[in-house]
Amino acid sequence: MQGKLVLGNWKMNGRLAANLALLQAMLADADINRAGVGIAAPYPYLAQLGAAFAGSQLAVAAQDVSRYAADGAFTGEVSADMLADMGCRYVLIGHSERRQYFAEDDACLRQKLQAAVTAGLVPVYCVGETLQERESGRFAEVVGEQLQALDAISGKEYVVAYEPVWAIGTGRVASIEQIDEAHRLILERVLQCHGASASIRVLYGGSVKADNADAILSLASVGGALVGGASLEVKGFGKICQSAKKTL
Ligand SMILES: O=C(CO)COP(=O)(O)O
Repeated sequence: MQGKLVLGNWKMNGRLAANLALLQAMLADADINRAGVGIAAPYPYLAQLGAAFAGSQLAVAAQDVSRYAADGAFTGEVSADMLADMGCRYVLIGHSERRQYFAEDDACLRQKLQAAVTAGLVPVYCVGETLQERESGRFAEVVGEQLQALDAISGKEYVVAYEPVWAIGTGRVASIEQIDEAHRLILERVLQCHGASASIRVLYGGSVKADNADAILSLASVGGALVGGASLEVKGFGKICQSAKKTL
């Protein structure tokens, strides 16, 4: 069985000097510096990550990608080919912050998924319901609809991240039962869509911290973690990576 994957999502944080100190500390930590761990950094810092991680097994990830695949007149956009050229292995697609603040819809996310796979990147497709959707009992329907965009790619390696919107940056983590239920549902839908041949992991994201990582990552339905705030400091991130390592 493939090991669990831990991806840090720095979101819109970081500066060259602070990144350097953090990356050096990560490289010096044996729980972090190994295969199955990566960092999704803002575009301007991808080259810095690539240089820092050269010769290590740590993966470089981007937080977004253009829906437009071909080079051309798309001012401000960054293509999937460019990310591959920069040494990225993973790219986050459809993070709830992108859906919410940048109105990314199903059609846009399908294009991004296609562009990523065509460029040889592994998409990390993010899904998750809002608090209102959960409280009105629409969780399975909403997540099921979001997963339909995966029809755009076929039989390739990809990652799904289940991030309930109400658990992101709030300190309010979903219960172990809620996480397991959601992950089983996603795995079932993915299997229906792409069959057993697909190599899929479902990561959990939303207030993953040093003190809850063991419980979350020990679930068989959880293929890893997508970590926001806790990936900005080495101690907590190291502990989360250690929890993932225990499951190897
Ligand atoms: O959005 C997230 C990762 O993509 C989760 O963020 P937090 O871990 O800060 O809740």
